[in-house]
Amino acid sequence: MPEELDELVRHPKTSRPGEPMRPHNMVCFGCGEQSPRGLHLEMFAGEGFSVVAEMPVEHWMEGGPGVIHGGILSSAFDDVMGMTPRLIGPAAVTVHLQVDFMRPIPVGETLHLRAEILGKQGRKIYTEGVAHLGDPTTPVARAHGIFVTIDARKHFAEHVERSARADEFKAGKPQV
Ligand SMILES: CCCCCCCCCCCC(=O)SCCNC(=O)CCNC(=O)[C@H](O)C(C)(C)COP(=O)(O)OP(=O)(O)OC[C@H]1O[C@@H](n2cnc3c(N)ncnc32)[C@H](O)[C@@H]1OP(=O)(O)O
Repeated sequence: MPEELDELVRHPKTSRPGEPMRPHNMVCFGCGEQSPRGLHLEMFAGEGFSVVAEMPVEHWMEGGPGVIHGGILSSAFDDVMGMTPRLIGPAAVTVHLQVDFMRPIPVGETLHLRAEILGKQGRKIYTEGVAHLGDPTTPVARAHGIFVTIDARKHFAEHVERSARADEFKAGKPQV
């Protein structure tokens, strides 16, 4: 992470600590409640520049026998960490995601995820995610990600017609 960082300022309209964060997109694989096969993560603003979520580890998420698939865990981190830019305003997309898998994460447990902004420089937002199974002093995974701010309307303009919600987006409804 660079040494010279911008000041972080909470967006006046973002969720306050304890309040829910709205999905990026109702059909998002991570947080969309209308996603047919998604993680359906419900996220909440945390203290400071953080976002928290809980995810029951279900059988369909299995990778090794009885434990979560690494890609599912990475997706969960990506989405929770990807929500943190909302705390300061702009939409941002992942350009870099690094995950440390520290302990097996068994099916049947509830994964507690917390992501926070470590710093911002220009369009780059540096984030960290931590996951545990109920004891915050014993993390089972940690992630670091870089998100780059975008003009969402322009960024998705040439792809939006492929969305399951293309009609709504084309009709100019809010991009959530
Ligand atoms: C409806 C609402 C939805 C809101 C949308 C929210 C959805 C969130 C969903 C969860 C998150 C996801 O899964 S997002 C999906 C996965 N991600 C993507 O599809 C992104 C694909 N990548 C891109 O489209 C592009 O790389 C962009 C647009 C992000 C950036 O391209 P660009 O605009 O040309 O900018 P560029 O100059 O390349 O990069 C900007 C700065 O970032 C740095 N940078 C770029 N890549 C990297 C990298 N891998 N590692 C380090 N640094 C990097 C550059 O050096 C530069 O630093 P400097 O020179 O300024 O210092």
